[in-house]
Amino acid sequence: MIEAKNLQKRFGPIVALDDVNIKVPKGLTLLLGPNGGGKSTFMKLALGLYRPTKGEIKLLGRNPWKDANVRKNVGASFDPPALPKFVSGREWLSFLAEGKGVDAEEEIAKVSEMFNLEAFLNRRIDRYSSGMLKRLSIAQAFIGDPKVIFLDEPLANIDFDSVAQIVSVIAQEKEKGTSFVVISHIWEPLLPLADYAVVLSAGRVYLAGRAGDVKEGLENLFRSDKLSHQHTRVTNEEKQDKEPSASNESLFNKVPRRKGEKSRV
Ligand SMILES: Nc1ncnc2c1ncn2[C@@H]1O[C@H](COP(=O)(O)OP(=O)(O)OP(=O)(O)O)[C@@H](O)[C@H]1O
Repeated sequence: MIEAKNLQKRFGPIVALDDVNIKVPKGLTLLLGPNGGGKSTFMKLALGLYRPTKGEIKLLGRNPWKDANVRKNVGASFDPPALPKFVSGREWLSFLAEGKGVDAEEEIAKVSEMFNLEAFLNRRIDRYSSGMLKRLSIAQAFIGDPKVIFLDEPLANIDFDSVAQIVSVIAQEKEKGTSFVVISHIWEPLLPLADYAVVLSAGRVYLAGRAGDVKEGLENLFRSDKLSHQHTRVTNEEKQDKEPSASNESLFNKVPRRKGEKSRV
């Protein structure tokens, strides 16, 4: 579904992603890793919002930077939510539906029910609470029944019941055949739905594999008492399904490299 080859993205001297080789299959993929690991950058490259500095990335077999049509099959929610301030939620969703060439009224009714938007849909977005912003931002990703939905931190800033509701909507849509790439520091509620998992750290693929195979590795990696004892990396496709192994280097001590600096992964 997503294929990256020797993918690099630099922002000036910051190497946000470096030599990323990965094949993300259909289904639900968890994209995990420490702050600054490169997750959002990977998502924006896959969406065609950023152009790779080197290498390539394909989404549904196409180059998302060059082929705007591929974006019609995709929905995305950003963190922090990327929303206009001075229009209502309804106006914003209507604008997105029209851009995708789908029936706005029908789509708004659908996502409004999915994410309980009705009570604030006609309110101006700059008057939303952070939870309302999050709900609207997630809802926008589902407009037009996309084949692939990217969600950046869908479970942040929402209450306990809403976590369960959002996980359940993701489960239902996945059941219908929609694929998901979910970036989430709160990933445990999503693990039962995950088919694949990728950990990016300091711009490199640190761990990747089928969720069932890497489950234990993930739990060890992100459990706070184990953080300083885990180190796993997978740098090419052949190694993708490998179980993590332990060493003394911490995933969370890594920071993105600057241009010219040697990799510490
Ligand atoms: N537009 C940008 N301009 C300059 N640097 C950027 C930009 N976007 C990301 N970076 C840098 O690239 C690196 C990777 O950032 P990215 O947002 O992809 O990480 P992340 O894994 O999503 O982090 P987090 O979990 O904190 O959201 C960071 O060092 C960040 O400061």
